Amino acid sequence: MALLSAARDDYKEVCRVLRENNSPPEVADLFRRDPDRGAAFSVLQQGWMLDYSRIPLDRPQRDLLLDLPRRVQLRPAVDRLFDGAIVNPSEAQPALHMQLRGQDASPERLAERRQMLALADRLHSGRAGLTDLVHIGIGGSDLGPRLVADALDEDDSAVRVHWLSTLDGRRFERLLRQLDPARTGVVIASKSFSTEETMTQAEAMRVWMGKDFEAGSWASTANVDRAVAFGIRPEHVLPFPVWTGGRYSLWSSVGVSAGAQIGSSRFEELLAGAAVADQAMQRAPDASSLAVMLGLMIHYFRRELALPTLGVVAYEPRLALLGDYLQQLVMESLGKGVDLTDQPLAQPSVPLVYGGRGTDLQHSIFQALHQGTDTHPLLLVGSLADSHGHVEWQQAQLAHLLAQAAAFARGRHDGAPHRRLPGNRPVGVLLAERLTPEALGFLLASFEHAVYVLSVLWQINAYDQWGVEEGKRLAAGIRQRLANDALSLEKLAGFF
Ligand SMILES: O=P(O)(O)OC[C@H]1O[C@](O)(CO)[C@@H](O)[C@@H]1O
Repeated sequence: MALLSAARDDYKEVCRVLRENNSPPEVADLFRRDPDRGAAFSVLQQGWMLDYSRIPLDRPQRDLLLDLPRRVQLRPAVDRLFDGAIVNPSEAQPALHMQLRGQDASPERLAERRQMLALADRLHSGRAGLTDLVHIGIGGSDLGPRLVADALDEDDSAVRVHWLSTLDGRRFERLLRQLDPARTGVVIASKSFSTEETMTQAEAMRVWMGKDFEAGSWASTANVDRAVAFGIRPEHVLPFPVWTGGRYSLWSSVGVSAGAQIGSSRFEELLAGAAVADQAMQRAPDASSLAVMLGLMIHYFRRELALPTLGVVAYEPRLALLGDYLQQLVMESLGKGVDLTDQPLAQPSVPLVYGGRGTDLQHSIFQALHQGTDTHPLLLVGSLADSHGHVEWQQAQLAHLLAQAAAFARGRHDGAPHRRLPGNRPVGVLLAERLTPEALGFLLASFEHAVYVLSVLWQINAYDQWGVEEGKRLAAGIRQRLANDALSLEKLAGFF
């Protein structure tokens, strides 16, 4: 412990030096002075490249940043994570979601995986006899599987998969009008099997499906008893362990609807890619790793440059939902105000993460990002290969990505003031050779590990979410009060 706190004092000193050095250098100057900057300020791993050369960071600062994993003793912290130590002290839980994708998992985990993949295969191939599958889930029980289904869909599934998360009566009714209960399946994905939005829609589906509900419904959950009590056949319950955090549950049976969309073999490739990221993290938790570099980059944006946002901009259209997925993963995990010993944080924690499709955002928010008075760092994500025969469209996407990266970093310094761009706006560029299932699995697991790296740097619990729980508790009480009262706008003014 003494060793750890000595290391932490040393780490704090490095952070202080980084910050104090920090009237950030001009990226354009750095490129002029250092022709090898692109190669030196990038990391390549498993078909991905993270290029952080357009971030205002000179070589001495970069060397300090890259040394942080050693200074905070990241390696023993990673060992503790993989060994199943309690990394979520407020709920006395380990975080072993890596076991959900590893080949060396326990027989119980492998049996759960086989059950899930077998169902995904029956649905995808049409052997289940269904035309439609409705996935009901929210937060981690929605964002990961929906991203994977969207990214890896090859239009070859026998079922159309529909995703229901927020309570939206109009959307729900519209969907039901297109469906035949005898040919529709429903997956109720909820770790707790008690989330209001999910259970309300599950109940409505149960009523609508009537006699077909029993044969056509499945539950992905860590709460088997509740699922059975709800009316799911015990053999239709796809269980997963309680130590699986909601936002880390894509790899569990929560992924079954994504599997139904993309097929079990692609889903297995996704898991295999994620397992490669786990092995890489265990082998070398240092700056040679994509995960660690992503963590260090976010740390630099947030703590050293004191920038409160992070935009995740997809120039690979298959990754349109990456920003939404990362919003939960990063913000629910790192959105904390106290450290592991319950002391208030002296430095800021999580950035506000948002995202969307690159060229759509170019026509909406990019004006403000280029010329507005605040600086907002970005991560631009693309890929080199096209999988749908529109080679030129893919090249156009890449050209836009590189043009935006140049404009943000270089700026424009001639012409009238209203034509000028200040530049020096920090941009990371993340490129895949090709977005295969393995590459996506590797990327998502790497982001999970990046979040862990940040939690070690910032000494916070990345696996609880008490703020969200408080909102749920209050909403339950308020709902009761609203139900007893006739609603009017006047009565709701100042409701406290
Ligand atoms: O899977 P459940 O239990 O329905 O929870 C849904 C989501 O709610 C949260 O607990 C809070 O948003 C997430 O962590 C989780 O992914």
